[in-house]
Amino acid sequence: MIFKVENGHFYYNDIPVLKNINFVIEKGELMTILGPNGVGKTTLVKCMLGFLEWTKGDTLIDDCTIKDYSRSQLWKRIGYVPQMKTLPFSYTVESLVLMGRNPYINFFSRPKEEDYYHVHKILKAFGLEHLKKKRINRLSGGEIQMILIARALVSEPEMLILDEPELNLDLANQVRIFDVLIGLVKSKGISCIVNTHHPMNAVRYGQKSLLLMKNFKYIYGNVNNVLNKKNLSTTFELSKDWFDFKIS
Ligand SMILES: Nc1ncnc2c1ncn2[C@@H]1O[C@H](COP(=O)(O)OP(=O)(O)OP(=O)(O)O)[C@@H](O)[C@H]1O
Repeated sequence: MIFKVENGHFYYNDIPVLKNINFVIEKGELMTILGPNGVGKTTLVKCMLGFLEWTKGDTLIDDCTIKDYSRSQLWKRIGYVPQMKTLPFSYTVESLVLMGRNPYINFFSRPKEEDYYHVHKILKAFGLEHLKKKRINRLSGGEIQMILIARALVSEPEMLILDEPELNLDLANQVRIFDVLIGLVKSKGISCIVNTHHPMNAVRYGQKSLLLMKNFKYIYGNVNNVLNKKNLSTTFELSKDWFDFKIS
């Protein structure tokens, strides 16, 4: 899959948030989106997936506008992992992951044996089968994030889009999540877009990065060209020395 945003502009009523966004992700690439609070990262994710309509510009999948895809066609090809804070907490793990099979389940029918097969296969692959009857509100943050990724993968998509997957996770769980993602990128050629607040994770795991800055500016390209001291210190209004941080 080739996923592109071309000339993306977005206004909330009359207030501009994003202007002239352009990027492309190809098969097997991981791109991170970074930027200060309130700059428009979540808005960008919502626009690129069609949850919000671009005021101007478009999202293209294999050169076709996203508007030509039905929701079920789209969710067969793209898995979306929303922020944890928007979760329906009363669900069991099994029923939450099963929701990821919705693109394959007719509105008037019930899940089939094949749908449960895929749910159990992904839970097993993630070592989470023992949790299947547990309610989401009884799980740790790391477990919930893995379940959300499992839900996005159960439709066997070509691309994953994740909105702040490290939210509330300790360092070890952040590493686990990114190791899972990079494993999928390398072994299955899945492409990933990750909205993150952590330059360290972006530099360590991403090939590309899109750094959103104030006043509708952004820098996009190879991670090493984008996430350098100069660009990060300008974007986050920190001194360059701050990025010399090392642990001996
Ligand atoms: N529904 C809305 N209506 C009007 N303005 C909104 C709405 N949602 C967000 N905004 C504004 O749009 C801007 C971008 O918000 P967005 O949530 O995309 O930022 P963000 O970069 O994801 O922030 P954070 O890092 O804090 O999660 C902010 O100024 C925010 O106040």
